[in-house]
Amino acid sequence: MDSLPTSGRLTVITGPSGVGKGTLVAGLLQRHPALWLSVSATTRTPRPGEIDGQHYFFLSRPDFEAQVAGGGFLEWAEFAGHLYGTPRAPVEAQLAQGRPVLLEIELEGARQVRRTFPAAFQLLIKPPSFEELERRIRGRGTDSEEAIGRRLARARQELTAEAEFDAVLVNADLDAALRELELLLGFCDAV
Ligand SMILES: Nc1ncnc2c1ncn2[C@@H]1O[C@H](COP(=O)(O)OP(=O)(O)OP(=O)(O)O)[C@@H](O)[C@H]1O
Ligand SMILES: Nc1nc2c(ncn2[C@@H]2O[C@H](COP(=O)(O)O)[C@@H](O)[C@H]2O)c(=O)[nH]1
Repeated sequence: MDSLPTSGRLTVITGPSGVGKGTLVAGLLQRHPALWLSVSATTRTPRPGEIDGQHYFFLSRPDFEAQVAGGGFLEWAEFAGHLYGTPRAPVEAQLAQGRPVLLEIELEGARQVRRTFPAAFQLLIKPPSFEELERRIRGRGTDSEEAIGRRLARARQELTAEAEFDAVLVNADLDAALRELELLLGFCDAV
């Protein structure tokens, strides 16, 4: 592994559901284990294989709302009928220790982080086409037809926000996108 160029820096990775954020981030963490990925809280139910505390903290809506009221989230938003939020304390602790932190969140949350952490690096991941995005969401096989419809409708909105971001990456070929992601995050010897 190369040396860490982004110590203590906050990076926000946003993009439509199914574009491949999670896949890219998993590849990045495998190559650069010193990066720290925030585990979000959500009110949606776990997908098969998802583990509480590892993929998400799965909360009831009242418990999530209590955390909102107590200021426990760095940001939070409603997405496709469910609530999602970034627990504040662990992110602040990791940044204070000088560790580079990744948030993988949707657009409204990214906008909130832009206000509270203006120095954060904000990256938008785009699909090569809308048709390919739909193929990926369907191919994942995790969402109902209704959920797919909601996610695609939201994707259309999110893809209009390109100008708000520090960088935009098209996830067409996975290996090429991963290399580009490394370069954007400052892993200079990634190529
Ligand atoms: N470059 C790529 N080419 C083809 N398929 C891809 C590529 N990147 C990711 N995928 C596939 O697309 C699907 C969606 O990917 P993934 O779950 O990582 O998306 P996501 O953006 O994290 O979605 P969500 O925000 O809903 O969690 C997965 O089946 C994944 O294997
Ligand atoms: N604003 C936030 N968005 C989040 C957070 N954690 C995940 N997400 C985003 O939600 C959608 C849907 O995720 P899924 O796992 O149900 O497919 C996706 O865009 C995620 O990036 C969060 O803490 N805050």
